[in-house]
Amino acid sequence: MDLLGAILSDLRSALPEGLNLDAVVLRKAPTTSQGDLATNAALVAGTDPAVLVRRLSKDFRIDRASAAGGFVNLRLSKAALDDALKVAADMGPDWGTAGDRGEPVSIEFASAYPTPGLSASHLRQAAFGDALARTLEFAGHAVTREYYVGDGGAQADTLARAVRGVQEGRTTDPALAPIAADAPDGGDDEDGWLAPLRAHAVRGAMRMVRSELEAFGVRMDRFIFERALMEGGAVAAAVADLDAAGHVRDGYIFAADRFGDERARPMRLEDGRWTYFAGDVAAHRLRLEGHRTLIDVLGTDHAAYRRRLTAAVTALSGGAATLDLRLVGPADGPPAAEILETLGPDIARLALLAPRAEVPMTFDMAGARGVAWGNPAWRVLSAAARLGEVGANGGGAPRPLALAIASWPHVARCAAAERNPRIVLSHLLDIAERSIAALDRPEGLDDAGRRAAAASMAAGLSCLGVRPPPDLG
Ligand SMILES: NC(=[NH2+])NCCC[C@H](N)C(=O)O
Repeated sequence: MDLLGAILSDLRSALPEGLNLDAVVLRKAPTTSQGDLATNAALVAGTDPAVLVRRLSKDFRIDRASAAGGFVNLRLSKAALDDALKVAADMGPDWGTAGDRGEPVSIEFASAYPTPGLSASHLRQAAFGDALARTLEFAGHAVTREYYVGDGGAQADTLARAVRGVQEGRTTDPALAPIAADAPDGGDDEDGWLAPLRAHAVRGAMRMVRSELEAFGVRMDRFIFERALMEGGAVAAAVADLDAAGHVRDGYIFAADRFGDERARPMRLEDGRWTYFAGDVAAHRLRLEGHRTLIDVLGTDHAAYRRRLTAAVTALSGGAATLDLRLVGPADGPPAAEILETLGPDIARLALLAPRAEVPMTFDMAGARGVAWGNPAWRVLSAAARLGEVGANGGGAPRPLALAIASWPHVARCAAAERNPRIVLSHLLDIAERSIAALDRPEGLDDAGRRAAAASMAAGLSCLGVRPPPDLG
């Protein structure tokens, strides 16, 4: 039951046809003094707000509509709010889910090079990617979580050489010690030892990465290995596909410039080896089997890579598929293992998701553990815990809280459509604040209101991959 979504589609249908209405929004007003909701529909459509006001005034879900400049403010009817709260309380953590009606999505995230353990930055990408995946699932999409293992190039050789150093006692590295311990010997000749040691080191490193992802609550559906694509013929097949479609020059140069990139991109080096980009072309081609919607969550250091990847997906799919690149800024902080050990996965997720995704962050371990209103993890989790306590008090949900609860299905839909899980976190902070205000009144919050708020909280936490406190329902 998406109350705001339903009102919004009525609004859209009241506007003149043939306009681009993508920018039309219906949002919860920051305070309820001017109405509960506000829309820019008349502004976007360039129509007289009075027309919308007249139409909305006839809607049984709306008590009052008024124009404010070009904006229109609305006040919901008590019956509509009560109804939404009842459904929320009944649905619990499923409040706001959509049945499966979205297209399947393939999302790649957290794809660190094989390395013994993730960095804070990759953990941040994991928090963002997995929360986005869950938010899309909540909105009805089937989601495939993908990890691209860059084991085909120089980094994997470097890893193997580092392990060799530990193996021979030339260096020490506690992170590599367990990998070196059972590494194959392979003899003295690098041509003999490099390949088997590399394979061993990649396996060992990926075991560590997997177990950290698991501890974080991330379950990948598929690991795509660059080397396997290159050596197993998938890269050659992808290049042949592009060639057959007429997008390859001189046998190995992809005409990315035809698809909005600044220049053509080589897929093969002088010495005959495939380029890093060629591996990615094959990986995206694989992901296009069964998906027309691809999302890559990459570090902001990949910004320059955007055009050529997008060009490849357009060319491979004949324009039928889209690639959405979401860039996540670096996190300066201790390794993922230390963050997870100190904070646990739930607080770590909330702390990593709090800053805007593209902005670099300094991970503040002490701040994430702090009991402070300014700590989003504490604010959300402590409010969630309080909502789990059954009280015998009798006050109904105050209007701002009722409104936040009723808006959740629409907020969840917007977060999925905008591919921004931080919208969910903002909503949870809002629910937390308004719930605490309601519970702190002398009359407290009655059980129906408490259950509806708890439902909203539990549903939002599930989108972020944060486990609810035990009693939240
Ligand atoms: N399909 C891709 N190229 N994914 C990005 C890989 C990111 C790279 N391995 C890193 O650690 O930064």
